[in-house]
Amino acid sequence: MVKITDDYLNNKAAFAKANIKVPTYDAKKVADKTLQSPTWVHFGGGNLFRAFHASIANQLIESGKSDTGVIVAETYDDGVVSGIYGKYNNRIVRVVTKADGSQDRELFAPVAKAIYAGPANEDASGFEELEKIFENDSLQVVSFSITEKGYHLKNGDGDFFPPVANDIKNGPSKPQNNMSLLVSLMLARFNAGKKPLTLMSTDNFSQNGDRLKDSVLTIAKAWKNNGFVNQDFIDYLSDPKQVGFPLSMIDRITPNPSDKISADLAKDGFEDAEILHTPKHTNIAAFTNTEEAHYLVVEDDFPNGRPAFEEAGVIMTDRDTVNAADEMKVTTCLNPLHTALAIYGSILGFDSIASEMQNDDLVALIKQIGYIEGLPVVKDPKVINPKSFIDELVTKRLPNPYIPDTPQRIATDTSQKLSVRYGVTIQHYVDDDNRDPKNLNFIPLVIATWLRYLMGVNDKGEAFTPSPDPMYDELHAKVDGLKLGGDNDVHASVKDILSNKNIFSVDLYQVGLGEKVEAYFTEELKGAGQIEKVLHDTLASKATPVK
Ligand SMILES: NC(=O)c1ccc[n+]([C@@H]2O[C@H](COP(=O)([O-])OP(=O)(O)OC[C@H]3O[C@@H](n4cnc5c(N)ncnc54)[C@H](O)[C@@H]3O)[C@@H](O)[C@H]2O)c1
Ligand SMILES: O=P(O)(O)OC[C@@H](O)[C@@H](O)[C@H](O)[C@H](O)CO
Repeated sequence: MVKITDDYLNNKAAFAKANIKVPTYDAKKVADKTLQSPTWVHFGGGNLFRAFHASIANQLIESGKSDTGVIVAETYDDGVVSGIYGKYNNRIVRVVTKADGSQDRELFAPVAKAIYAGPANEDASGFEELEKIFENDSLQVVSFSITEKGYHLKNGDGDFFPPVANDIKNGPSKPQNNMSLLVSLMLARFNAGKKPLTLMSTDNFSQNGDRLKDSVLTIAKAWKNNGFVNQDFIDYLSDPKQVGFPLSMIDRITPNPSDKISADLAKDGFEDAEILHTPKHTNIAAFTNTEEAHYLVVEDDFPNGRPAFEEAGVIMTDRDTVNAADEMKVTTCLNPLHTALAIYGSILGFDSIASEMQNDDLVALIKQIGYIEGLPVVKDPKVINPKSFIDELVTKRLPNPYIPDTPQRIATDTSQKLSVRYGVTIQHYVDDDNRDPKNLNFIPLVIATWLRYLMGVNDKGEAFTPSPDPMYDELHAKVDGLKLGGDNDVHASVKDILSNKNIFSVDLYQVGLGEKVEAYFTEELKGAGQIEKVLHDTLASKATPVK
């Protein structure tokens, strides 16, 4: 048996018995150097970070390109820090699940420390520790994978969320919201001598760096209006030579830790295979499971220098290229297909993405969304060919039965993702004189099926548990009164949802799609089994052959 905290340098054989490759570097030395001269802080130490960013840091240390690792900061889920990083000496076992059923297992130890810096009025120690780190000359990059909702400051009515409003009123000393906490840390860096830095979002939405910059500046400007900071600080944050906000595209399907992989590891003698489900809904373990394919494309915008990311396979390029790569992945060629499978899979009772890929109609649906509706309006990023990207996704990645991904994971926070997943493509149809959004069929069908999903009733007519979503209760209340097979006033129930620009980034009625979505939804409400039937019939009548 081997524990993740065992001495891997002197006990390599025990790890080898569990088929786990170990680092050749001394984790303690790397941690000491990192804490002395920090270069990289990462906010949101969830599964993507553990599978992807940590692997980049690990490769750079292994290859001698860097002698420092990463400091993890958590502002949301204290369970992640105490239950995982603290418990397992900040180590990670990454399992790559390959299409032939084999697994590559590797121990990573580049994380020097994980710091919980939640609302500072509860316990300010983490915040103060991060302030010291941010004051350091050596700090080059702060990266983020904090989910889409981590950047949001306002609710659907355009009002600041209460913690943000409190932070704006109370100033930088005791931030509660994670974005205000970040601005407070930037203020510490500014006050320490206006030191340059890059804030790099690696979350799944278009122009993620711009969104991060917008949230940071919104807080900073509100503090200026309330007299807490001066114009110099706003100028510092706004000056690209001082603070970089690069765009990025990140792609690696990283499911929540799976019971199957946990059992495989335990069978091979790995003692720390249990999975933690935190009260805040993070599913995390000493191990993380991920796929083989991966892409990270980053705008090269690092005013204080950066780790040699390109040596670990990261594509470092210009802004337009990243923007095109990101739109290609997030709005057209991957995430819209994923979200369609998430909604359909949840309501049809699937528990794995790979099994959905055995269903001809679901495969046909995502091909229509990807190849027919999305691809024609996507800009070619050149560094990755969009058609080849969808081909690889549909023929290799999604059907891989060893990737333990579930529609329920991907359905998490759907309300926060629809504007990016479908809104951008709809907008391209609006903007192009030669196209008409009314000609879209399958994107509106998925939106209609999401309305059915919001009822919390599956295709058999039975209640099911939808995935966590910050808007679920509010949206569910609007469709809760609708009955399968009943005489429903669909328009009255859904008009506020379909016209909500916060959800879709467009008013679906204004672009001519609201009525179409309502019509599909009305058909789906006719009774049990209608989700499958409407999909099948729509494919039969509206699908375009895919070449
Ligand atoms: N998992 C993937 O396949 C994948 C691939 C590409 C990009 N991403 C991006 O990475 C994000 C995280 O994915 P993951 O697999 O690590 O998820 P995860 O659930 O494993 O971890 C989420 C992390 O974000 C933090 N977080 C959640 N809500 C927050 C909030 N409101 N404010 C601050 N921090 C918050 C959590 O504490 C946790 O550290 C995704 O939302 C997506 O934008 C994920
Ligand atoms: O991570 P989210 O929540 O934005 O979206 C869920 C999945 O579609 C996503 O995590 C994919 O697995 C990922 O985008 C693949 O690179």
